[in-house]
Amino acid sequence: MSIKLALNSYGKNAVNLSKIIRHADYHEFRQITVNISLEGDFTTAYTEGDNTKILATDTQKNTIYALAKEHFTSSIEAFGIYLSDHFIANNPQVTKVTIDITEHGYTRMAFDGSLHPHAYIGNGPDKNTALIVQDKGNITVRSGVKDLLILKTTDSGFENFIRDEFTSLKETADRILATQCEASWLYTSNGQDFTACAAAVRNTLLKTFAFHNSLSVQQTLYAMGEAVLQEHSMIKEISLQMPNKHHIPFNLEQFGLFNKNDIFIATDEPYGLIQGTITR
Ligand SMILES: O=c1[nH]c(=O)c2[nH]c(=O)[nH]c2[nH]1
Repeated sequence: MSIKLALNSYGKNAVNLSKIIRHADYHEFRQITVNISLEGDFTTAYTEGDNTKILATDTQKNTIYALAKEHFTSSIEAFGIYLSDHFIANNPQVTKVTIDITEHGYTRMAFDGSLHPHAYIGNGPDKNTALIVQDKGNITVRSGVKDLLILKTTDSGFENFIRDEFTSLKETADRILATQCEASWLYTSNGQDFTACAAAVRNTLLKTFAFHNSLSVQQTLYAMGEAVLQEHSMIKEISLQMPNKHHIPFNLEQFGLFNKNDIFIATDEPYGLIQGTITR
């Protein structure tokens, strides 16, 4: 029996970088986390300890900071593409680069209708993401959003599901629907205004969630993906992950009180996880 190395990759995770762009009358602030991973001709590094083709992960990290000085000026997607081009162009032993960027958004504070020149407030839990994969001359860009915490207090039910000997869940036509949505989408081409596109997709996701009369998380997930494909012709496919953040009616009868569907126990675990990809 011969034993050999199969799939392998290496790189640096959690490269946390922030940047100030100083304009004459205000400062721009950006903060990102970059994960980089390389694949290629690295077998002997694993099997023989031969590091001659290894671009140290420390060097990868340094390269990200150094290139950010001149080249992180617009979208996280554009910076990711620049980084992946750099690693491919300078390392013939590398056949595939994956750059995964999460932006921690900040917005300038506003007082009396005017923006403060250099004070920012964090945007909240949701973050924009970009995943760039460059492989044999092919580059794919996925933009996304994660930790989008959304909730509605009605217009959601869950009925007509299987009842077997282990079913205890009650049917409901009126429940809280809450999720921490993660979405990522693929473009038909890479010449987009990525930042504007991400903002527009986020808005479509929120609007569809809010106005949808939900029979299940599954149905709402599909409706959200379908609306993104209908409203944004530059997107060819979207994947959504929607954990069901359960709010379960609390038993008040034990205290002689009636729960008018208004007191719940919010549970973190276990949670339902609903996932789907919607494509053209
Ligand atoms: O929208 C839902 N989908 C399910 O598949 C499911 N399962 C469950 O227990 N509650 C829910 N809710």
